[in-house]
Amino acid sequence: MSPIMDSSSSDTSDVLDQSPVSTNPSTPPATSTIDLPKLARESATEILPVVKVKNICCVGAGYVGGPTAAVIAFHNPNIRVTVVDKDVGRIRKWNSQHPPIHEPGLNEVVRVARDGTNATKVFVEGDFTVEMPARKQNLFFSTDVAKCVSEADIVFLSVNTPTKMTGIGAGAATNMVALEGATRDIAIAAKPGAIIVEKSTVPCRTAQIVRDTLEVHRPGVPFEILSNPEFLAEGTAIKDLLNPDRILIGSSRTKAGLAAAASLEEVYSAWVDRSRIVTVNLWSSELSKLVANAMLAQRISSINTVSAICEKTGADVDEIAKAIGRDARLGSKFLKAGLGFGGSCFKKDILSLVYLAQTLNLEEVADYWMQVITINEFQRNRFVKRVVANLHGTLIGRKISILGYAFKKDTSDTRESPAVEVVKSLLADNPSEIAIFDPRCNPEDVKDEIKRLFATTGLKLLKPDGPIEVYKDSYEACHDSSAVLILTEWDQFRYPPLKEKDSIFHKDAPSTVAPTKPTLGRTPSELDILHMMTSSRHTKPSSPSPNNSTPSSSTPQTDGTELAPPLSTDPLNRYLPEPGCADGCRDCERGQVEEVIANENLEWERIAYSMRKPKWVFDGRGLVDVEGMEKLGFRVEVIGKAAGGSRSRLHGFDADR
Ligand SMILES: NC(=O)c1ccc[n+]([C@@H]2O[C@H](COP(=O)([O-])OP(=O)(O)OC[C@H]3O[C@@H](n4cnc5c(N)ncnc54)[C@H](O)[C@@H]3O)[C@@H](O)[C@H]2O)c1
Ligand SMILES: O=c1ccn([C@@H]2O[C@H](COP(=O)(O)OP(=O)(O)O[C@H]3O[C@H](CO)[C@@H](O)[C@H](O)[C@H]3O)[C@@H](O)[C@H]2O)c(=O)[nH]1
Repeated sequence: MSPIMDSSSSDTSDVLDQSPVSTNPSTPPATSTIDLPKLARESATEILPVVKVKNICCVGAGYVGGPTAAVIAFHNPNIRVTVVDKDVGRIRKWNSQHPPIHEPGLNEVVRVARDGTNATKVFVEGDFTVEMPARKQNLFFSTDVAKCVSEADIVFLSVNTPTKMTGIGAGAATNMVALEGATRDIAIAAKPGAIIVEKSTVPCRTAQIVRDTLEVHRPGVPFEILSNPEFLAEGTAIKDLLNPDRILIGSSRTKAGLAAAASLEEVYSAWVDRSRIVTVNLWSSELSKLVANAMLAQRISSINTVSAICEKTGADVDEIAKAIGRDARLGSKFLKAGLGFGGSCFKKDILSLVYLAQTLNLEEVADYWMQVITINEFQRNRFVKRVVANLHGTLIGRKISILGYAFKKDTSDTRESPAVEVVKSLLADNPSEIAIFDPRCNPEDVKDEIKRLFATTGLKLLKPDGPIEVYKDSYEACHDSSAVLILTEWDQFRYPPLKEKDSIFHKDAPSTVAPTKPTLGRTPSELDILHMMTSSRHTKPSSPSPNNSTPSSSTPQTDGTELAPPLSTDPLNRYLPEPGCADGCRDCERGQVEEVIANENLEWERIAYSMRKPKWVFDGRGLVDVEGMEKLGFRVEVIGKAAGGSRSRLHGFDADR
């Protein structure tokens, strides 16, 4: 029986007050000062038993659907989780050795849940032998949308909701085509009583559209709709999903709505403490997501306005961020000045908020939020102007190198990347070459994207016809260059370099659920095991791994040196074999040596050696120490620091004025 399919499931009388949630879009839902989370749990469990969810289907196998489903499956071994997508290529990748997106920790989580594991015994140094049971696979990827939806107790809607580009509301409103299409497919296939969860970011009151669509296709069939927006950030998706600040669940305030919310809460409570699960009404939940993104982006624009002041006064934006971030009311996060925010979310979600305000005739509110985007564009333009001004106003005959093409570190996502806009602006000044390197973006994918982005212009921009070349080697990209531009905050580009990063499955931050057993007890949690697997310092495998695919010996390099062998990916011999890849898989072609190179810190000394004088570095992400770099022979300009590097401090010279 599905979670709300008992005798009272069709009872929609309001358990909190006598005013049911309005179905009229122009009437706001009733507000309440009642402790909704508490009541939701109590009422739901009193009136409708929360039936154990056995089958979840996630529609949309993208940056959100894939990782979210993987973590739900990882922590709920008894729930069958299937991610469906109509994009055959994407599903094929999820079923291969290379998930279609790069996220630290994703492969480990996917391998455990998608492939299942061996039972293993391991000796933990200084402790004892831990026995780890085998587990069956419970994460699946499929293109059979109708079949997988029809079997699910809970269906997540995790499809794309970009900005509408034509027609009424173009450039601001949300394009609902994918969401509507997926909702229609779900409406036709879902079993009666299924819970439909909006995971996608949607305009406020979208649940009403979902409800109407269900009613059109399946009149009279009971379905409950929840809003459960996702707050993960790319590059830290797995860390964020494993340790969420909060899980937000919006539901209608009926018995059935509250029971559905409680069913979803059960799924999350496998690893998230219930105190972190916030339940609100549907419209608050939908709107909270837009507001959270708008306010995060607003902080970035705020600090970026300060960076412009710093460059002209000699104040240092990082010092200011440090100083103000100590104020507990302000907090230290999202105060890193840079090239401005990119990515598929911030701009489109602010635009969605702006559009909402406009449609509500709140022009001042719309203008206020629009300014966050205006400042973002101002910041990017300022940076390019600074580059061109320092190169005496012309790029003709010069090679300009770009380090970082992804919109932020630790992801290969290039959607709305600041780098794309910078490249467009640089092109206008006719450099002889724009050389692009990103440690995680496959050069062929970047080239494909550039072709697509400029397709309408008819211009051939890629070498040999045009000035753009994409490199898989950072040193080649910077060779003979007049200026290196750091556009993505990859740690690999820092100077001085960072020390080693911690495992994201670190045992000190294993889960938000209070541990009921010792962290390394005889029945360790899945997270304990992943921590052990990813930190070989703590573990010693009981026997050599038959399935370990990483090379065990060092790799000879063309310059005669040897790369150290990569750390074993399966020190506990737990993984089962991965599925094979299709012929011509680009990621296989990239190979393991390139994987090692992608993780290596840049040797700035080597770059200095091969650049053209005066060896300009324009740091758009505040990653390098100016004086240290100057000692290597570079001339450095950093966002938010006085123009002219340490020269300005010595001579009062300001190149930007
Ligand atoms: N990317 C993020 O970091 C992030 C974080 C939080 C929330 N969100 C929100 O989550 C949603 C999804 O974002 P994303 O980045 O994962 O998008 P995405 O484009 O990476 O993935 C969406 C997937 O949905 C598939 N799809 C579309 N219509 C379909 C249908 N009818 N049936 C089956 N599959 C269909 C597409 O083929 C695509 O693979 C958006 O609303 C976004 O705003 C994104
Ligand atoms: O102090 C900062 C922090 C971020 N950025 C930039 O801002 C952009 C967005 O970064 P981030 O928010 O970390 O990544 P997203 O994946 O876009 O995540 C945002 O958008 C998601 C999609 O809605 C939300 O789920 C997340 O909570 C929200 O952080 C990137 O270009 C960053 O380089 C800065 O310039 N300075």
